[in-house]
Amino acid sequence: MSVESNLLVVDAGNTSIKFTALLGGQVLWVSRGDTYPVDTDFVPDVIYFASVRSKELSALLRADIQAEFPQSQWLTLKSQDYACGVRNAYVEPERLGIDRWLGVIAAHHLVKGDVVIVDAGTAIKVDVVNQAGVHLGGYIAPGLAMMEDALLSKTARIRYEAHEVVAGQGLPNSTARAVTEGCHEMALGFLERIYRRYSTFKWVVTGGDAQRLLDVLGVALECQPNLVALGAKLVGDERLRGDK
Ligand SMILES: Nc1ncnc2c1ncn2[C@@H]1O[C@H](COP(=O)(O)OP(=O)(O)O)[C@@H](O)[C@H]1O
Ligand SMILES: CC(C)(COP(=O)(O)O)[C@@H](O)C(=O)NCCC(=O)O
Ligand SMILES: [K+]
Repeated sequence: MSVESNLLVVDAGNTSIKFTALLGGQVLWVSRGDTYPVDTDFVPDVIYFASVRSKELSALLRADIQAEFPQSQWLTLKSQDYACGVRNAYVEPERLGIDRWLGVIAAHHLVKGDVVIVDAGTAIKVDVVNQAGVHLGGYIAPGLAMMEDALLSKTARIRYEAHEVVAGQGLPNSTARAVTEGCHEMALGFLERIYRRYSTFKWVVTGGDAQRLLDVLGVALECQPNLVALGAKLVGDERLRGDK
């Protein structure tokens, strides 16, 4: 792929799909939704596809995108034991979520040191990779919406309207605040425990809930909203070079 090719990265998470258009490694635009954006005349030369959805849903999404761009070269990215200078910690490397794998690789190349990656999405993922590019492993915990949904779906009386979710002072004094702030505290407690063990590492955060969650963490961290897409470019470009 030439440096000046139009690249589309499709990052299909369990909540939303992120479509990222790149030219020469620069991000032109990002669209988050369930279908490819209609308000663009961008035609990708190459498409890198990274999906954590089921095989069936991923195949349907692939068919939709390839129908839109039949001429584009297609690469489905999978987690591997080694890529772009990074060694996967998993005993079964292919079972590591591709979003985690790409985030780890991008963070290793961006930070060039010991780094903790927090990806706050449907689930909250934390991965640790050292400056030598060795992925040490990581955690998966429920995302904020998932925690709230669990409380709503498993109880009879935890019910509240969106307008009741307000920022308050002191301990929560409503169902809405008790739930939303309780879930925040759960996630922050999880992250603070990890920070106590890895406070000397650089912290890089991404994912739809990163801003909402991490502003209050009080940790020096680097926000990288396009981390997974950047990792996809590194891995996909290496694969295409290797296929030459
Ligand atoms: N436009 C949006 N659409 C969906 N979720 C969004 C949006 N903006 C922010 N979010 C937040 O991001 C979360 C999803 O984050 P994301 O990283 O896209 O998840 P995933 O990669 O698991 O699909 C949602 O739970 C929501 O709180
Ligand atoms: C943990 C995840 C579901 C997170 O996906 P997301 O929150 O982006 O929807 C995904 O990384 C995944 O399917 N992982 C496979 C299991 C593992 O990583 O061990
Ligand atoms: K994700």
